[in-house]
Amino acid sequence: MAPTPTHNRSSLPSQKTTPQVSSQTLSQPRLHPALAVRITTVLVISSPSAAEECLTKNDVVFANRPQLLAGKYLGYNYTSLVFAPYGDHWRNLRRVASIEILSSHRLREFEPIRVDEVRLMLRKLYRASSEKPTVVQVKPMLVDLTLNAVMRMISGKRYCYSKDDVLTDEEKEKAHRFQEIVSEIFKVMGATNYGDFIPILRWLGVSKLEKRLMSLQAKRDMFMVELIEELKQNMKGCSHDPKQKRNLIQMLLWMQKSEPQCYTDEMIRSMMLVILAGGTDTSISTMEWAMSLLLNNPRVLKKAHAEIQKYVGHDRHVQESDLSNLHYLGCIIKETMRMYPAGPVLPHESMDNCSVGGYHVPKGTMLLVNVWGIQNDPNIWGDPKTFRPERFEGLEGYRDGFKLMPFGFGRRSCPGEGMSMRLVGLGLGSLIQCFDWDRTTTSDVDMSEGKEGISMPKAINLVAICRPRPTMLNLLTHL
Ligand code: HEM
Repeated sequence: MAPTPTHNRSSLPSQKTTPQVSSQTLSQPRLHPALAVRITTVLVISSPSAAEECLTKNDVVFANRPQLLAGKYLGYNYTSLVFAPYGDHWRNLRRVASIEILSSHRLREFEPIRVDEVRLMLRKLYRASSEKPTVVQVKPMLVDLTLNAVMRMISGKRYCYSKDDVLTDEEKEKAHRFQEIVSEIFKVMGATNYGDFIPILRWLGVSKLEKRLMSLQAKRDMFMVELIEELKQNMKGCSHDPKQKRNLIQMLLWMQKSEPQCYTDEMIRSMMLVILAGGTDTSISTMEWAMSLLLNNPRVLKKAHAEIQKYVGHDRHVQESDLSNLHYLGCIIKETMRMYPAGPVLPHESMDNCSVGGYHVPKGTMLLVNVWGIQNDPNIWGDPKTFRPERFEGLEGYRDGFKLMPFGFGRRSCPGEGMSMRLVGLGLGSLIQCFDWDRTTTSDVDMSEGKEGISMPKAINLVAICRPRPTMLNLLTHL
């Protein structure tokens, strides 16, 4: 998912203000143009119709991204898909990502990896809670699930282990390095850099954040170069059997042989970065918010479990193919993403003069689509602060007239929607099917939002009591 300039949505204009498109353009900037250029051209979009216009208008050309400092260091050296400006290079990356990596065909090929990682998570949980109900830290478990599933898909390797795993020193060192890099990526991608808005600050020298980004970039590049090199070595002497299942790097390396100009090492690193940066934190935080909401709403949790009992039962585990029958579970995920979207503010930039919601938008204006605002607007949603998955029952259209846009829309919309819906659905469905969940205290789980990170994380990580469901013991003991 894309970086957002800030999570502090409360600093954005309120939904109740009219007009719904709120321009922060100063009519007569008296500042030096270099200072004025950014702060005078930010447009916050807070209505579904203006969001639709902003995200879909082709003739006036949207879809560039503000040149955030994080983008410069995290993506521009490869011009990774997330950060690439709209153009031929971006189109090529997006095509490769959509067809070679995130198409339904590829997602089906990688299903066994997701299933395996979900089972490993269930086994770990079962071992911890089989004797007596246990208090578990939910987020680290979801981090391991998601990072391992994604890294196995990318490289065939796992990098998050439990304390029972026996590892070589080299494996330990690599796992440590990987986890450090990933957690730093999540933190800096969400950090606000004032130089993005007030350009003169950029000339005052390298900031603390910039130094942090440079060091991260060096570590990350070294890690990815080593990994690609290792896989290249493993492939030496192997014949290419297209039927054989391969990980993403191997697939791209095979393509490199026939089209070296297109599938360069740099583009392979860019793809890895896209999936790691866009596809992990977003799914993790969505699952953590969903579990927190379920613990605060036992009625919903009970109803979700009853649905799983009806369509899956307790003689087998939930599978991805069950998700199309588990409508209520789907509604829970939608309602979670409505209340806590992983991309609360979508930053875009006009590539030409155009108009949105009746406003003249000059070329180079930063357009912030306030997805959180729209999805929690009491004028658009009845009782928006209440977690009520039923509001989506029988509603086919996902976006429902641009009222719900957790994956964005249009040319820059999220290409990983299919993958995340599978992982989040399978992960949540399995946790609900196999375990009973409770809060650790009588008060509600704290639902405040944290400040650091790209995907609107929880301020306080979820801790919950878990015990295996007696009906599932037969399956759990055989994991
Ligand atoms: C719950 C999970 C996820 C959510 C809520 C989410 C949300 C988003 C949002 C809101 C955007 C920006 C759209 C815009 O600016 O208009 C985005 C972009 C993107 N996402 Fe996701 N995402 C998720 C998972 C994933 C996954 C699993 C992947 C890849 C494996 C992924 C890859 C990307 C990429 C590459 C972009 C940039 C697309 C472009 O600029 O053309 N995302 N995502």
